[in-house]
Amino acid sequence: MTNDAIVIGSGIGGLVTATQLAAKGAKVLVLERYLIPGGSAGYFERQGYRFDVGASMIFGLGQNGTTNLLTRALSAVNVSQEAIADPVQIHYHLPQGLNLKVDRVYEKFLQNLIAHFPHEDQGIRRFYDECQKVFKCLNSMDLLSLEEPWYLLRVFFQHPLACLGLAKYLPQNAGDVARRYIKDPQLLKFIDMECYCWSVVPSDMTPMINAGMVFSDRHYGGVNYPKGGVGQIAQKLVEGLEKAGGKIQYQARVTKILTEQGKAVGVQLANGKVYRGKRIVSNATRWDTFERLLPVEEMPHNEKKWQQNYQKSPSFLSLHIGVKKSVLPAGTECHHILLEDWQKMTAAEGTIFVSIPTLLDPDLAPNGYHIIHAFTPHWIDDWQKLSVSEYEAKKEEAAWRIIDRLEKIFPGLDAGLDYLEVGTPRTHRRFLGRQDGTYGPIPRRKLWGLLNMPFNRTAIPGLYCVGDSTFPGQGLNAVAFSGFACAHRIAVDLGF
Ligand SMILES: NC(=O)c1ccc[n+]([C@@H]2O[C@H](COP(=O)([O-])OP(=O)(O)OC[C@H]3O[C@@H](n4cnc5c(N)ncnc54)[C@H](O)[C@@H]3O)[C@@H](O)[C@H]2O)c1
Ligand SMILES: CC(C)=CCC/C(C)=C/C=C/C(C)=C/C=C/C(C)=C/C=C/C=C(C)/C=C/C=C(C)/C=C/C=C(\C)CCC=C(C)C
Repeated sequence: MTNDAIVIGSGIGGLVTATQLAAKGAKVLVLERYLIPGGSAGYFERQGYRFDVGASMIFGLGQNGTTNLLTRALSAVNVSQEAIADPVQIHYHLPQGLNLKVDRVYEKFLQNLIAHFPHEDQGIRRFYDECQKVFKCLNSMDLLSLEEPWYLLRVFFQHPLACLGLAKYLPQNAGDVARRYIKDPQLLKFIDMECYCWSVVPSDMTPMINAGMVFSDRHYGGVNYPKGGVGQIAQKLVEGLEKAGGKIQYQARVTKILTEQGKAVGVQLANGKVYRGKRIVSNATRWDTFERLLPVEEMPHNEKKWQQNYQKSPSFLSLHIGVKKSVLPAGTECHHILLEDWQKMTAAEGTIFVSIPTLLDPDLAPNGYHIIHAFTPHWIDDWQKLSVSEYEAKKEEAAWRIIDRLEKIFPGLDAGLDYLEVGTPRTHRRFLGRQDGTYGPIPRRKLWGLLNMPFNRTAIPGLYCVGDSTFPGQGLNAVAFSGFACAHRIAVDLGF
C-alpha cells in the first residue's frame, strides 16, 4: 500500500510532522540517514558521558498555554517527557563588566537588568512588555497551518484582536521595537546579544514574533531540560510514532526526490530502493532539498528568490568536555554566554555559548563529573582542504583557545579536564547532513520580519518542507510549530 506521507529526516521538525499525521490515522514512513533520530537534537555517548550534539536550551516543554509545542507533540501520540525546570535561562558574561542573569521570574530579570541601566528603567520595561504582547497573542490560540484559509478564518473569528496583533508584528524586527524605547548604546548591544544567542543575527534582523516568543516564554513555560538528555525528545516521539502505526527506518539516506509530470511521488535511497508516497516532506534544509535531492538546474523561481534573501548561518566549533565536579562552584548556572569585545559578537570564535546539562541532570555523566558543552560560531571554509594531521592540529589549537577563555569563568577547567571531543563545521555537515554544517538560514540583509520566510508547501506539487528553513525558523519549538503546520496542511490536502 502506498504511504500517505514519506518524511525525509527525523529532526524534530520531521518527527512532529510524522507523529501528527500518524495520530490522524495517516500511513507515514520516516527515512533517516543516521543511526538514531533527532538530527541537531540528537546525542552521542562516550566513556560514560551522554552529550547533546546541538540544541541544549529547550523551550516548548512547559505545561500551560498553546505554545508548549513539544509537550503537545508528545502527548498527541500518548508519550511524555519528564522536564527539569532551569531557574536561570542564561548567565551573561559580557564586556564592560556586564554580568547578568536572566531569571525565570520576569520581574527578577527586569530588576537585574535595570540595576545595570537604572536610567533606562522605563525603556527596558516597555520593550520587554511589548514582547510579552506578541507572546500573549500566540499563546491564546491553536497554532496550525497559516496556509489553511479555513483555519485562519476560524482563528480570526475566535481571537480577532490576537490575530490583528500578530499580523502587525509579522513584518517587524526586534531591534526596531527596542530602538523606539531604548537609547543607551550599551543596552542596545545587550539586546543585540539577547537576540544573537539564538537567532545568530543582531536584533535589527531578528523577527519580532520570534523575539516575543523567546523573551516571554522563558518566563512562562520556561527553559526546561529533558531528563535523560535532549535526545530523549526524539526517542519519545519515535516511540509515539510507532505506537500510532507509523514507521521509521534508519541508515536510509534519501538521494533523490522522484517526480512525475512535475509532481513529487516518491524518493530513492542511496542503496537504490524506491518508496512511493502521496505526499513527500523534506526535513533536510532547503539548500539540500533543492540543490541535492532535486536537480539544481530545475530550482523553482521562488526558491532562487529565497536564497537571495537568506544565506546559510555559520556552523559551530563544539567542545564536548567531561570535567571534575570540583571545577564548578555550587550555584553555577546551566547556560552561559561569554564575550569580551562587542566588536567580535558575530565573528568566528567571538561569542562562546556554554551549556552544563549535568547541573540539572547529573545522570548524564559518571559520578563526580560534569559535562560542559561549549560552542562558538565557525565557518566551513576555514576547515576545508586540510590534511588529516592539519585538521587534527587545527582542532586542538582552536579547542585550547576556547578553554583558555573559559578559565576566566571556570578557573581550574584545564586541570580538571577528564574528556574532550571537538566537533567542527565538517562534523556537523557529516553527522547532521546539513549543507556546510549550517545552523539554519539567516537574512542576507534586513528583511521585513518573518514575511519572507516560506511556509510548508513548495512550488512542486506534493512536496513540502519542514524544519528550520521554513516559517518561523530556528529553535526546537519553532521547528515543532513548522511540523504542526506541515501536518495540518497535508491532512487537509489528503482529506483526513
Ligand atoms: N547548536 C545548536 O543548538 C543547534 C545547531 C543546529 C541546529 N539547531 C536546531 O535544531 C533544529 C533543527 O531541526 P530540524 O528539524 O530543522 O532539522 P535537523 O537538521 O535537526 O534534522 C534533519 C534530519 O534529517 C536527516 N536528513 C537530512 N538529509 C537527509 C537525507 N537525504 N535522507 C535521510 N535523512 C536526512 C538528518 O540526519 C537529520 O536527522 C532547529 O531548531 C535548529 O535551530 C541547534
Ligand atoms: C488572520 C490574520 C489577520 C492574521 C493571521 C496572523 C497569524 C494568525 C499569525 C500567526 C503566527 C504564528 C502562529 C507564529 C508562530 C511563531 C512561533 C511558534 C515562533 C516560535 C519561535 C521560537 C523560537 C524562535 C525559538 C528559538 C530558540 C532557539 C533558536 C534557541 C537556541 C539556543 C541556543 C543556540 C543555545 C544558546 C545558548 C547557550 C547555550 C548559552
